[in-house]
Amino acid sequence: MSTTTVETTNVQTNTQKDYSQYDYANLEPYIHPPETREDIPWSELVTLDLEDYNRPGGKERLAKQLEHAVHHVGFFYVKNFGLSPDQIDQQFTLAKHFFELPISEKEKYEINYAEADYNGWRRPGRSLVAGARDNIEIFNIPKFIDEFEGKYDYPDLLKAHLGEIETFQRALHANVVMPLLRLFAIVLQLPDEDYLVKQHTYEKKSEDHFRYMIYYPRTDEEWATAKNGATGGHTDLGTVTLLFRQPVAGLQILGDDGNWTSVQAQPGTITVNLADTISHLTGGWLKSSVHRVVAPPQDQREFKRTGLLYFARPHNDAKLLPITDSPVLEKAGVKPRFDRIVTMEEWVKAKQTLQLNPEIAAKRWAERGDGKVEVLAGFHDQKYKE
Ligand SMILES: O=C(O)CCC(=O)C(=O)O
Ligand SMILES: [Fe+2]
Repeated sequence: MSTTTVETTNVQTNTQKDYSQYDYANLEPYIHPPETREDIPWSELVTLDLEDYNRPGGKERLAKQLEHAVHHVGFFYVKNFGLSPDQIDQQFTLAKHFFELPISEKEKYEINYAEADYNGWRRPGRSLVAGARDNIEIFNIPKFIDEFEGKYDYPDLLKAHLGEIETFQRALHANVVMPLLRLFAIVLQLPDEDYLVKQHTYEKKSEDHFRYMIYYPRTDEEWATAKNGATGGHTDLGTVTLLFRQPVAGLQILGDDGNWTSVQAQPGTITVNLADTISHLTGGWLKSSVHRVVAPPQDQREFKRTGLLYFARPHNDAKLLPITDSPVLEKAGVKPRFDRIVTMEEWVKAKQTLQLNPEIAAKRWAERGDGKVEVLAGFHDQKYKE
């Protein structure tokens, strides 16, 4: 691996405001950048209308619509999930203002990496990937449950809005994650529609988190050094990932045919992707989709790319074994993906360690030489090239 480092002057463009005078109630609203005019190959993804969920026969209709997407594609959109455009805009606004806080303020909330934790602030430029410093800054917010009470602190800006953040996060869990888990259960023909729901209750300890994320613009030279993001293919580690409308193109999905296509910003939708854990629980039958974020098209390169995401995960004590009473999985003859019983807690720690330390992962990949790295107990991740 190349050890060249590049200057990352673009990474932090703070205007150092005087936050003692800050009015936390009247924040200047976030404005999304305009969509690209370039003609790029977009992914064709189905959209689930969650309003249909409670109508007679709705769940069955939605499950039917999902069958192909969850087994072959791993990505789809949902709409009508019970959060207003104003509520969503407000979260983008909080993200914008959080990232504009001075570094001296944000670093008080820095992630405790030594514990393989990931809640809190992650500064940009932490890791060297493909010879270039990353351009990603993150703030991760855990579930609002007793287990985490007092463990994490927040800047005054977010403290003033924690109630809204909690409402938003709980709504995502209740209105999106729970219905999707029931739809997966229907697809899997499980006798208990709540089988997966019971492994994902909000009140029990799990590592779900809500994320504010920003990708800073890079110069063409910086993008070239970073191979335009082409080597960033990965699968997410949890159950499902929810991504709010992102007009700055860059997110790409690896199709069954080996081609990458780009995810388009559809108004009023959340993009959902299946992740590793739901794949482990189904012996790989539900597809944890490989995706990456590449350099935006030229007409969007100048914009910061602000993201709002929710990562849903099972309880820490969940055992990641294939579900036994699914006729679908039985017919497919799926096998466990680990060579011993692995819990969610172990899985999070193992995969998170690799994700937080791409240098360690790259070194392990290079040592093996077959493009794979063992994450845990005989389960391997693939390193994706161009
Ligand atoms: O920002 C995006 O479009 C996707 C980010 C992503 O893949 C991730 O954070 O795992
Ligand atoms: Fe991802």
